[in-house]
Amino acid sequence: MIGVEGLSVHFNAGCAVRDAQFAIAPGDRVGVVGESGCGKSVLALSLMGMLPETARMSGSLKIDGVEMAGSDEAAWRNLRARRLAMIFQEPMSALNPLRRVGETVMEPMRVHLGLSRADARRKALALFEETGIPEPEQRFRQFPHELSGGQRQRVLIALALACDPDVLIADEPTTALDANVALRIITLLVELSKRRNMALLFISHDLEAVRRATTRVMIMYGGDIVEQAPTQSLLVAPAHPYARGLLATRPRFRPARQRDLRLPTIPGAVPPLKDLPIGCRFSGRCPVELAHCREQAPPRRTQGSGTVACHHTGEVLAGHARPIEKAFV
Ligand SMILES: Nc1ncnc2c1ncn2[C@@H]1O[C@H](COP(=O)(O)OP(=O)(O)OP(=O)(O)O)[C@@H](O)[C@H]1O
Repeated sequence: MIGVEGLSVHFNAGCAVRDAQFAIAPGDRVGVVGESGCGKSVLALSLMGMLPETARMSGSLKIDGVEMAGSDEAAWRNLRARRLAMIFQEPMSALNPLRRVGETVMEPMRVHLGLSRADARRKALALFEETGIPEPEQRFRQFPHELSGGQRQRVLIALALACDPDVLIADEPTTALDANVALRIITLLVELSKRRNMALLFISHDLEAVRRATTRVMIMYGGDIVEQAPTQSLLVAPAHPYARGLLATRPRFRPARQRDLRLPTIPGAVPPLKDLPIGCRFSGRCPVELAHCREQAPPRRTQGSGTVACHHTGEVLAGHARPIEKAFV
């Protein structure tokens, strides 16, 4: 349904997404993970045709076989209305504070599907039910500030589903919510994806959320997709040194006697766009860096049932785990 090949996004300061390649089929649940500034949102916005005017996109982005790279706003608007939808991390700022939430959810149905007011109302109420909003009739008439954070996020999900999209892009949808509410929102997104055979692109820096929400994951660093793999296998045996760093440094519960107050980290920080190396973007922070890593972009190789972009061979990535992990903890 979505096919991306050699997709890059440039700003004046540098390249925010480089040579992305992946495909998304109906019903797929794909995670995008990486540190702040690694290009997750820019990638999502390029799939929605919503990049800022200062961005230059190159490569191929096909939706249902139609090339969308270089398409005009009218073509994108048509696609966005019916096929693609996106939810963001802060539901309060995504909802109009002066409109009753029911009216907000009805609007795209009136504009894009041409439904009568009565039909739009019926459909919006059904979506409130489907997204688990309690007492839908009553909530329908309320303003965003009268709802809890979790209810607001459910309203945003109902809004995203208004025109029955085939792809839902969720950009950090649970960041602003407490852990229990976040868990319920993730469960809802998974149920909706399964029930509607709707693809879900789930963007997060929370590996636990990605584990629950997705079946496949793409790890991004400095604008590159450094590893793609089935979620379960990547969480058990990541290959790319950056993916290993992410997993080795995630906070987890440890027995009291092993507890150390220091949180493990990946030394250094993601450089700003203008300072990213022309070769492997992780060079400078990578514990197994080779002499040519900084200058040459890494080849993308098949690894198990995924791909890894690294100068090392599969043997090193699979067989010498400890020296890599030790560098991070
Ligand atoms: N409009 C813009 N103009 C110039 N640079 C931009 C613009 N938007 C994003 N960038 C840059 O592109 C890179 C990727 O940003 P992006 O927002 O995609 O990161 P992210 O992984 O989504 O981070 P976060 O998790 O913090 O949302 C960053 O270096 C960012 O500064």
